Amino acid sequence: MDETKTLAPAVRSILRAADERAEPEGRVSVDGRSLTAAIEASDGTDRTPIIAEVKPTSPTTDGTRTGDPVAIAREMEAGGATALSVLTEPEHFGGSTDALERVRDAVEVPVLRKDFLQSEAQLDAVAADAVLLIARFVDDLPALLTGARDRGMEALVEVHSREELAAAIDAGATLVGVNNRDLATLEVELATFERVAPDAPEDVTLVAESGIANQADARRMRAAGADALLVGTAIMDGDVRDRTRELVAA
Ligand SMILES: O=P(O)(O)OC[C@@H](O)[C@@H](O)c1c[nH]c2ccccc12
Repeated sequence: MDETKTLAPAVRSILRAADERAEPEGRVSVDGRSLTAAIEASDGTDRTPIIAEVKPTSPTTDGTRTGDPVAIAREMEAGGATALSVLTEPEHFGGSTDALERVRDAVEVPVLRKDFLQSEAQLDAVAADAVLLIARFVDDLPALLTGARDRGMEALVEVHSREELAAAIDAGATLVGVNNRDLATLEVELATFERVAPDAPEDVTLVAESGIANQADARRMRAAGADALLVGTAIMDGDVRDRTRELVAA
């Protein structure tokens, strides 16, 4: 991974911090709730599967949303979220493994761990139902996929291009997120999902990530083939329960 030079400074700082984080001791073993099954459960219904993200702040957000992550998560679940995503990156997103643990205890839906994992050992920081693996930031995707599965966790493999999608499929990913945000420039473009999605094999569960602001965006991503939508800011910015409900109804 020597593309660090081309990345936005904020992203370089995130990766440096991820690299320096203490490695957890021990090994997690999770009796995981399946994110894929939760998404599939909406097939044939009129609900849009929403993975609602508890994201206190980010390098592209103004300010920090305070408030108990558990209270926020409960509102998301009450609004009909299919699953939750919880940031565990502490320095740039205001997340914590403790928040994830408490959220997972408080809700029944699957919980995805959102972080910049780089090594297999980092999978052991907290028990989650699924973990995000960012294709362009990991050296050995197949090893991390196996590592996640061996611990009882699903992996959502995040890609941003058709090349990364092909590599993710080759590595055995069955749950893939297309991030509309380019992590090199931090710019968001919904056309990214539209460009990448047609290459995904039929049996892959596809998630559209980032930049989904309203029902029109949600419908646009669904029309392009998204099985589920991952939404942070648009939900965190308003009445959490109402915003979630609106997107579920899109
Ligand atoms: O707040 P948004 O634009 O709805 O985006 C949510 C999510 O996709 C975004 O937070 C995200 C996508 N990939 C990531 C990787 C790490 C941290 C965060 C992310």
